[in-house]
Amino acid sequence: MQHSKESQTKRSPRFKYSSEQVIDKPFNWGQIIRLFQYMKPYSKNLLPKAIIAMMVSTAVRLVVPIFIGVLTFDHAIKNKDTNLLVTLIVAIAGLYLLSWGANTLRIKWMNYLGQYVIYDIRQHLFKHIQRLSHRFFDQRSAGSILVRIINDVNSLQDLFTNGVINVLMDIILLFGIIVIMFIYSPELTLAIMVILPLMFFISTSLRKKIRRSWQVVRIKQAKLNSHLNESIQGIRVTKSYTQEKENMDFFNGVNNETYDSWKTATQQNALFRPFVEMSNAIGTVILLWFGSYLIQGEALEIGVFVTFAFYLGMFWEPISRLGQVYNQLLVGMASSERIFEFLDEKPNVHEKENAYSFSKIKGEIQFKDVEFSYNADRKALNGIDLTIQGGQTVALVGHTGSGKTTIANLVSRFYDPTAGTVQIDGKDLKDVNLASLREKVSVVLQDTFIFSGTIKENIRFGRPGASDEDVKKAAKAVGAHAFIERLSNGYETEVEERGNVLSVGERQLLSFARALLADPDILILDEATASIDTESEQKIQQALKTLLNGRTAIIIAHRLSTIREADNIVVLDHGEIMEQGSHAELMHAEGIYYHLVVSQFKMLDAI
Ligand SMILES: Nc1ncnc2c1ncn2[C@@H]1O[C@H](COP(=O)(O)OP(=O)(O)OP(=O)(O)O)[C@@H](O)[C@H]1O
Repeated sequence: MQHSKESQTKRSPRFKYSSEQVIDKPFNWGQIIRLFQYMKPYSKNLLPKAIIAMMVSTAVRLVVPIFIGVLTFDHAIKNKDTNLLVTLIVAIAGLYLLSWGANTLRIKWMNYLGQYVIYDIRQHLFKHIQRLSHRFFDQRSAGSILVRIINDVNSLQDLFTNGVINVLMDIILLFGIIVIMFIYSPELTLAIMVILPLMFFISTSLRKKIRRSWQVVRIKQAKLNSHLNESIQGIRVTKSYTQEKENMDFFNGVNNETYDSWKTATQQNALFRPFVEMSNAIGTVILLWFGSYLIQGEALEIGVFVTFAFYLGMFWEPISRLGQVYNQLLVGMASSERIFEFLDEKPNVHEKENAYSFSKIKGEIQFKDVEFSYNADRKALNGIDLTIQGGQTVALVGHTGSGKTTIANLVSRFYDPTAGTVQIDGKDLKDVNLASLREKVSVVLQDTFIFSGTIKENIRFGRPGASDEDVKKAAKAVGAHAFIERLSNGYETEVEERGNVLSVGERQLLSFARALLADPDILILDEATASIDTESEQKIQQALKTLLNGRTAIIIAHRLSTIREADNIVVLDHGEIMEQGSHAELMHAEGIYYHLVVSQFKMLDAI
């Protein structure tokens, strides 16, 4: 292992991950109760079964020392009662068997319960995250979301598989041992217990240290995961800027930090076992010394002494485990806090209870005095009044950052306007059922997302029930069929996540086919033709005519040649509409559009 301290100090300022602090908060019962609600579905079956199995095995563990010590020594052996001795030996063997069976079942049922609960939490979290609005994803990296769904949920596993039932078992065991010991010999019990407060104090502080160390380990692992995720996603950019060494140095640093934190935690953990053994040894010394003194004075039977020796062996185990469960609870609290933070996040785009469902629409879009801000300090749109008739093709034009994509985002209701209303067919989108809206509106983005699967499945994403024939028809209509046929397996060719084996233009053609298959009433093409060469673009223009036919379309294009035929061209600047009209009208007006067109022609001439 390369363990260079230097690499840790020479850290690039480029990589910054939200520093998740070691949480040292007071115990939060509310949160624990909320977490335990996830066990509710199993409270009628698995949980009671596991509790009964635990009770049986605990009861057996508690009575066996009495059978061995008091009954065998003080009754059978002392009275030379062979029959009783044989009966006792058989009974003890039976009890051990019963305890083994009950324990096996307890572990099995608790493991099931733990796995089911983790499954449910992960399912709930993913379902919720899918419902959240764009704004949530704007503010967080994919890596940080992954860490919560994977690491934080995993760290609850121990709590649910071991923690819950073990607490009950250990409390019963401890309480039972103390009561039974007290009944048989209060003075010997008190003598053994004399070191208990000190041991408890040392064990608690040691546990606290250990818990903090494991928290640090988890934080370092989360950081490692985030960095890995970012590194792999950005590997092409890293390579093209030859940043591999810097990236490696940072990775080395995070990896070393993870290793160091793990080393510290395991070293501290290793202190705990000897501590438990030492407590046991001190207890045994007291038992031997004070017990033999009591036996000599005939104040204690030898069988009770043997029983005590057994109990002493069992005594420190639950204490040490209880400390462990307390730690698991604290870890669970820290993780659940992060999980609940996501679960409590409300979608910024709300759906009303009796929201209106679109069935057939004309596709008339209206912006009425719309304002929108992504952040409080800056308006992305300001005073937008715009009417797009059903079936019209409208082009949005303007400098980069002028608000074109934002208009498209509001039509799909990925965000709500800060002021004013956006309507489709006269219905305020805030009153409309989101699924019915998004069935009517398709968006084709420049950065097309291709999912892992076949080409056919990727096109079918637009309409999952579509037949193979329909898929082919859509691909042919947008001119994607030819390149698909050239692929090794045609429509069945597997493409990996993000479709890296396809060119940008090919990915766009796929997304066109996807949109055509979805057959939306409103189609938004965001920079959709920007990455296609001129020859393909002509084909696409042709395909677009079919694609746009009979629908309302909003086209966002930097290449002005692609939008000449639009019914209306809307020119935006700094989030405001500066002018609008047909190509001819705007050229005649010699305003912003005219200058944009002229400058593009000049650029082309220069080439
Ligand atoms: N998710 C976001 N969070 C915060 N600000 C954003 C976000 N998306 C866009 N913006 C800002 O809003 C403004 C309008 O952006 P928009 O994407 O609508 O521009 P655009 O005209 O489509 O630009 P381009 O032609 O470069 O795609 C820009 O100033 C941009 O920085």
